[in-house]
Amino acid sequence: MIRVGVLGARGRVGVEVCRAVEAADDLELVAAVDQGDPIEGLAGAEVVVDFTHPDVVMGNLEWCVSHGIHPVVGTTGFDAGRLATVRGWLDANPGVNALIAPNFGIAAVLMMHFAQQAARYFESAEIVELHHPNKADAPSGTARRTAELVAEARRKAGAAPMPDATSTELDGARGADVDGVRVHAVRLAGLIAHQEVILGGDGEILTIRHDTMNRSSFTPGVLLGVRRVRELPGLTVGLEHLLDL
Ligand SMILES: NC(=O)C1=CN([C@@H]2O[C@H](COP(=O)(O)OP(=O)(O)OC[C@H]3O[C@@H](n4cnc5c(N)ncnc54)[C@H](OP(=O)(O)O)[C@@H]3O)[C@@H](O)[C@H]2O)C=CC1
Ligand SMILES: O=C(O)C1=N[C@H](C(=O)O)C[C@H](O)C1
Repeated sequence: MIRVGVLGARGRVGVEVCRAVEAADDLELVAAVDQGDPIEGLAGAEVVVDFTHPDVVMGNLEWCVSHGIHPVVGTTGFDAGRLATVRGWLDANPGVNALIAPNFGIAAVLMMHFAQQAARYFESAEIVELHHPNKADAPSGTARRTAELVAEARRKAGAAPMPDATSTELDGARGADVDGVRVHAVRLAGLIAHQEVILGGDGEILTIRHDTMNRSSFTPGVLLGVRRVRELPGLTVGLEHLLDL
């Protein structure tokens, strides 16, 4: 049995994670911690799953790593600087590993992978992410990561800059520039989490779309991370590394 704690246990995703851990024969839910609960409640856990908020996740991670607990993190808001800080904590605590993934949905990971593969064949690529209006961050962690993967693939292929003759624009009309890739964020009642990667060339458009229909879709990926994190040395970023893509 792996002893598992959940941070953000009463949140939209945390509730689903707690349910999935409790239903698994090889996992034991030893702590369910949310806003206002003492973090020390996690002390008996071997692995802690974090689905909280970008503003608090770094403090949670530091506490887990310094207490010898392996974090599996779904909370977004990680940039290169934050990842470097986490690597520093792990270096100072040998034997503790961490998995951080902007999306634990298997289909979402495939969508990102396919976008990365397709990127070098097209002149243009833009990303539209669409989420529920209670989401804290924009653009989504998934969209940011997809843009980085697309940009990296284009750089490796020596792709020319994307054509864009815009010289007059309202602020925000062309979205956010993430590593040279435009990312547009929609916040709309009725949505959960969705993303389109639109790739354009001469007379052809390829659209790669992913739709999250419920939040239990994240739990198979989370449980995979919980089961594997103890054997993944140091910091792993992205669920794709556990999927043999
Ligand atoms: N990687 C992935 O696959 C996915 C990632 N996410 C990300 O996960 C995060 C959470 O999303 P979601 O579940 O929708 O958000 P919610 O707001 O529904 O849940 C977050 C929960 O964490 C609680 N919380 C806040 N601060 C702390 C703290 N310091 N300690 C413990 N609990 C705390 C919140 O309490 P309160 O409301 O009182 O502040 C809330 O109950 C976001 O960053 C989101 O982008 C979401 C879906 C999938
Ligand atoms: O906040 C959400 O809901 C989601 N957050 C993650 C992100 O920012 O990419 C994953 C998914 O899009 C749902």
